[in-house]
Amino acid sequence: MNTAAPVLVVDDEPSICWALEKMLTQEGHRVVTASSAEEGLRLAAEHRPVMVILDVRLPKEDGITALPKFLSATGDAPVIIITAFGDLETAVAAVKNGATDYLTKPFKLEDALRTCRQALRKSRTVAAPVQTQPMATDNAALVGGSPAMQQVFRQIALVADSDLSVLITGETGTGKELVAAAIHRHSRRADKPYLPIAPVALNTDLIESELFGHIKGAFTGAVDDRPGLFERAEGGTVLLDEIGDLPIGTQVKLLRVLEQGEYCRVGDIQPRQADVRILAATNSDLHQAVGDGEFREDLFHRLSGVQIHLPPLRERTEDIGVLCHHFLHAMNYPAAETAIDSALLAELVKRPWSGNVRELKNAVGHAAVVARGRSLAIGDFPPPKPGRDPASPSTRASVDHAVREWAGEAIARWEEQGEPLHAQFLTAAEPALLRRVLEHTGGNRAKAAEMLGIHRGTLRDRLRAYGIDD
Ligand SMILES: Nc1ncnc2c1ncn2[C@@H]1O[C@H](COP(=O)(O)OP(=O)(O)OP(=O)(O)O)[C@@H](O)[C@H]1O
Repeated sequence: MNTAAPVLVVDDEPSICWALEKMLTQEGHRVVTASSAEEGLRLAAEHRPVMVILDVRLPKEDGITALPKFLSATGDAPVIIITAFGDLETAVAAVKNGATDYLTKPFKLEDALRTCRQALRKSRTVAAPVQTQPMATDNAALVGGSPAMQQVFRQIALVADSDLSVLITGETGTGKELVAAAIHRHSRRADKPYLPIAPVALNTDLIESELFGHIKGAFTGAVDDRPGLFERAEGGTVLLDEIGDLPIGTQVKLLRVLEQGEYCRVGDIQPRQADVRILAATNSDLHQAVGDGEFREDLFHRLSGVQIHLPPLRERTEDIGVLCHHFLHAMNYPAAETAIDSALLAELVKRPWSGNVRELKNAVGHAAVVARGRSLAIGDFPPPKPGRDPASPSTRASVDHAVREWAGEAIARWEEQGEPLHAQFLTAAEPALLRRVLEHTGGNRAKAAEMLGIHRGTLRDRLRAYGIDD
């Protein structure tokens, strides 16, 4: 009989308790379950579990409020919070109240398993619970219900309170700057300055002076001493936007700030200390830039310890409705909730949105002006911008990112199962290509085979192998 301390699952949905119990039992854990926080706390005191999995929405006391009690009842065992819908504020509240990690329903069991394993491995160094920040103002709020955005919220919550550098990647207009601001807002530096800067907007000579400041006479026009960004942001956070455009010489100096917390004003030899958290954002492929010798590999590794990727809007079209409502609300549009009906939403979802959320926000603003208070119609929106060139650097960057993510997991599986990676990759990627091309040809296989550059028979065999019924 397994007498080890159990894992405690607290959820009022029997199916979730059942699935988690089965999964954890297979991992060799004993599991006890409860359907309310009150019952869970009683079991926690009785069994001293090694880990708690706690639902947010429970019949009486909710999971976030009960979380500190579970921590004290278990002597700070790791707690994983689960919720049906996570917004950024819930994710941050959970982590700030001491949760080790966060899962959003519906979750895949393999993700839950990975999270549980990590939580059990992690040594607990939980800071005392901190008051959560007030709700963000509408303009700064980051919204989205897609699994991809839920993952972004979770990542923000997990890194916010540390001093780690974070590399935020994604195409233009996907919300990178908003993510940086949210990390700052939810960090312990929140009452100190947050200064975003885009080196690309500056003359190359001015960049170092802008970042590190200068002393009088350092160069023509330096008529007096001037503090730079790192000094002005003392104690706070800086966002280096478009980090890929930083000149290589400046990259060395930035690395020094990251590694030793030290820099010199231009023209000065006296090192100064910087107490600043550095966030960086890019919409270009930094890997490629490293390969091309345009970006220092050491700086890339130093910056990308934590990476948050924002997928393009066309890959998370579930967010379009929520975003439209959010933008209409923010401009106090009459009946914002019902101003976009499902037929209009279906039209909007089809658009390429190459300018991502920024383009959507502008389009909604435009439509709201044209519609002047009535429900919106497709004719109120500006015409769609053309889609993207599949060979463009930003498309390549997002494909590259997705493939690297996939490859990381496949390599881990290979270590266990030894299944050849190339065959696995084709099986993972090819069905989407075939489906998309067939969609385009309206199911015409001859045309699809011609476009794909493969024989019709080969196409037929592949479709059969993947169980694709066009
Ligand atoms: N998830 C979101 N929720 C609400 N607003 C969003 C979201 N994502 C982006 N926006 C809005 O879209 C606009 C563009 O966002 P942001 O400037 O953060 O994008 P970016 O990725 O930094 O773009 P760029 O690479 O061009 O600098 C902003 O007005 C921002 O408020």
